[in-house]
Amino acid sequence: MHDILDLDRYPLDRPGSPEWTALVERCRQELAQEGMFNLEGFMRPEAVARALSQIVPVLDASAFRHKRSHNIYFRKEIPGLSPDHPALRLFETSNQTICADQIEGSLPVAVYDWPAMAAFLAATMDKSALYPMDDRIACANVMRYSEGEALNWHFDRSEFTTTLLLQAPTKGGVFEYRNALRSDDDPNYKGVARMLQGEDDEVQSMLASAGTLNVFRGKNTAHRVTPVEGPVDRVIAVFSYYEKPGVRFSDEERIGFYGRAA
Ligand SMILES: O=C(O)CCC(=O)C(=O)O
Ligand SMILES: [Fe+2]
Repeated sequence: MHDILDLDRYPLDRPGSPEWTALVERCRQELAQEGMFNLEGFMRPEAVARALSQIVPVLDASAFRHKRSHNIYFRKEIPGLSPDHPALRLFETSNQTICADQIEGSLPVAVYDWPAMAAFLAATMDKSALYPMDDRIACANVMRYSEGEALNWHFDRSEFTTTLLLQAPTKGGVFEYRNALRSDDDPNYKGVARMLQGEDDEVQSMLASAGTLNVFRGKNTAHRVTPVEGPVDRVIAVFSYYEKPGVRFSDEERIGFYGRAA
């Protein structure tokens, strides 16, 4: 892992050491204050280049090109909301996705499966443990956004989402987010509708560099990626961990997100 990740700067391999504890503490504070944290240069530049050389050919040959119209919930209906409620406004999304089962043995998948990764993330989130999914389609994905492609406003299924940026575009492809727009107890449909109408001044944006690990509270933080402009694609690995072992998506969710159930 030393060749892949900058473990001198981010000592994930030394759980419980003073350096590890200090890093966890910093991440905890940022999560509490900002709803996210970033570890810049987490994957070494040579490893990022190697990861891209493993992954881009698979994206070219067999990515699921995902073009669709969806609401912020990625669900057809929400009990209690009429279909024309402004919180259910539809947006267009288009990007390309491959799944862990198509890139087994690649560097991002090795990072996802590394037990020290889940242990570190659990500590930053004050959880006793986090587990990889028991679903080699949904557990780790790589998404590519080419010119004009985007991922529109949504909430995630998992409480936290972890991403590793492999290639940053020269223009566009900005990650925008609205921290804590809803909570587990309050869906805040009015606030959701207001934000979707562009009337929420707490929307923030983040531009990361390749190799950056980002963790954010995606379940209740609305977020999107704006359309990429220009010839350089945005390429990002997305990791999902859960508090319980054995989590799998339903066939319907897998078909919705990845175009196949198995
Ligand atoms: O591409 C990104 O930065 C975000 C990805 C994301 O939000 C997701 O996969 O749910
Ligand atoms: Fe997301």
